[in-house]
Amino acid sequence: MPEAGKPVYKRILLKLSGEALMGDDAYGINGAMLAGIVAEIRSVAELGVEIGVVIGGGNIFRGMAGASTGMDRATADYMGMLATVMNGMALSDALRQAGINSRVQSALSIEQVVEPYIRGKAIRYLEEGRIVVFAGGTGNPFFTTDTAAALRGSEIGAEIVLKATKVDGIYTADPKLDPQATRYTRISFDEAISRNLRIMDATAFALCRDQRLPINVFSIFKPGALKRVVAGEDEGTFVHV
Ligand SMILES: Nc1ncnc2c1ncn2[C@@H]1O[C@H](COP(=O)(O)OP(=O)(O)OP(=O)(O)O)[C@@H](O)[C@H]1O
Ligand SMILES: O=c1ccn([C@@H]2O[C@H](COP(=O)(O)O)[C@@H](O)[C@H]2O)c(=O)[nH]1
Repeated sequence: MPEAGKPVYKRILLKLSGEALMGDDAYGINGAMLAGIVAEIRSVAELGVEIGVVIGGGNIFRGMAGASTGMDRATADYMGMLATVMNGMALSDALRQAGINSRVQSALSIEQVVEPYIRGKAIRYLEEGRIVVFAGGTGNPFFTTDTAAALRGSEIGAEIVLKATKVDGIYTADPKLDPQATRYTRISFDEAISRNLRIMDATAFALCRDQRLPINVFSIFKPGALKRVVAGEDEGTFVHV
């Protein structure tokens, strides 16, 4: 039984929705939303939890959207990855303004702007108590930042991937399209994959399953939810082997 309010994880990989950064805006980064996310991250960093963050790009550009207008898919995906670099820089700057030490590492090489991803260095930063923001997704087209979260989470030895998104867990169907959908408290990887639940792509689910790395999906809009997940409380949906 976890002690109330105490973290049950020493190192986590937080996947932050790019689209959530828009807040109520139609596009881009909403300052108030970003400040709110920083406050949530701070509440967990203060507990001594080591935090790696993978950030999405859906508030700026998604490869699929570009491809649907006739753009070459790989080109569009690289644009999406660049969008995640901008989000990563904005998050790191907001953390700095709040007095929290962070580093951005990018899977795409843009060395004038951010450090390249170097696993050993990232782990050292985490051990030093810095937050590491992993930008640029996996660095490869045809993937998503959910898969990047599964990948980086596995590489840094995180004990769990926390997907902070716009819905409060995994439902039997997309709750934005089906009002009858009901939320799972817990679900196995095999069931999530076989039911084709589109909250995350199957590649991300499969990698976490194979690495025995659990996932907790929760709402980034719910104050205190991140801290409750880290304290091992029931929040959102827990995905297990
Ligand atoms: N079975 C499901 N349960 C819950 N949400 C689902 C399900 N199927 C689809 N969704 C949708 O998935 C969305 C979250 O995934 P999406 O890829 O859009 O966002 P994200 O990964 O949080 O953000 P971004 O891609 O911008 O980084 C939810 O807003 C929800 O509408
Ligand atoms: O490894 C990756 C990660 C992302 N992309 C592209 O970036 C956008 C934004 O990422 P989201 O996961 O949708 O937030 C995505 O739509 C892809 O186009 C990628 O190619 N490879």
